[in-house]
Amino acid sequence: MNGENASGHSAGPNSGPETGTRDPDALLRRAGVRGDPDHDQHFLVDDRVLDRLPGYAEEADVDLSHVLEIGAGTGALTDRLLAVADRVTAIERDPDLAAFLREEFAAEIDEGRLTVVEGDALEVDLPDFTASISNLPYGPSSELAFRLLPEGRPLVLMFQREFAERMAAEPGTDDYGRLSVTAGHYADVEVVEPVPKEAFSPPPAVQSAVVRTTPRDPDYEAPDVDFFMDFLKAVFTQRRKTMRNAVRNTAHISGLGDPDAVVDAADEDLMGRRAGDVTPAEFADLAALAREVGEPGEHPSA
Ligand SMILES: C[S@@+](CC[C@H](N)C(=O)[O-])C[C@H]1O[C@@H](n2cnc3c(N)ncnc32)[C@H](O)[C@@H]1O
Repeated sequence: MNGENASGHSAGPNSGPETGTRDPDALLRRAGVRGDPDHDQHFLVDDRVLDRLPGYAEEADVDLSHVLEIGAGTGALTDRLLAVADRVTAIERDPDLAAFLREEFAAEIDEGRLTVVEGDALEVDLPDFTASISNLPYGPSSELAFRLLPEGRPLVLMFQREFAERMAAEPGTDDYGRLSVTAGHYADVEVVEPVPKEAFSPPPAVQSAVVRTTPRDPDYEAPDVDFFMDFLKAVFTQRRKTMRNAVRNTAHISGLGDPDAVVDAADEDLMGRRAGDVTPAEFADLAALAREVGEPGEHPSA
C-alpha cells in the first residue's frame, strides 16, 4: 500500500517506517474521488509541497506531540504529519473520505497515533492539540482561522493567496485591514510559500499560499472579542477618514453608546491617523478604552 512514490521525505523519530511516502495521486485513485470544488475539495498532489508543510513547523521548533489536521481529504498530508508527529487528529466532513481514511490508516489508528473525526471542523469539539498543519477548505477559511487562532497554538495553514497576504499584512500597506489586525492580535503571521494552482487536483480558480503563525502573548489587555470585531469593522469601512471621524461614526455598535467620549479620551495623535496605520496593539487598547468610556454606566457582557 505504501512506497508507491517515495518522496524522499525523512520520517521523524516517532514514525513507523511506512509513513511519509504515500503517493498523493495513488491515494486519490484508491479513494475513488475526483475532488469536488463545490465541497471545497482541492487535493494537494505535489509531493514537494506536501513534504515542505510539516517542515515549516519543524524549523520553528514547534511541539508536534499532537497535530490537528482540518480537512484531511485522502490523507496525503496526514501521511506526512504521521511521519513527524507523535499523534495526529484528522477532521474530515465528507463521510466517504472519512471512511477511506479509517481504512487507509487502520494501522496508525490501531496504534493510537491517529484519530479520524468525521464532522464539520466548525462544529466538532477540538482536541487539546499542540499545533495544526492543514490544507484548509477555502470556503470557511476565515471562520476556521478564527476558531484556531484563539487557541494560542502554532499553525501552518494553506489559504487562498490573497487571504494569506491580507492576514500577514503590516500596517501602512494596502493589504492591511480588519483581517490583519485580528490575526495580528493573536499571532505573528508570515506567508512562507506561495503555492500554484497546479499543485492541486482539481486546480482551484485562485493561487494559494502557506501561512505560519506563532502565537503571541500580547502585553496588552485583550478586548471583548465580539466588540473588538464590530469595532474594527466599523472603523475599517471608513478607512479613508481619520480615526477621529471614523470613531465618531460608531454609535451603532452594540456596547458603544458615546463615541465622542471615546474620541475625547483617546490619544490625539492616534485620532489623527487612519485605520490602515494603526497597529493591532493600538487597536486593542482603543477598543478597550471605547468599552470603558463609550457607554458610561452600562457594560453588557463585559
Ligand atoms: C482543500 S481539501 C484538502 C484535502 C487534503 N488535506 C489535501 O491536502 O489534499 C479540503 C478538505 O476539507 C474537507 N472539508 C470541507 N469543509 C470541511 C469542514 N467544514 N470541516 C471538515 N472538513 C471539511 C473536504 O471534504 C476536503 O477533503
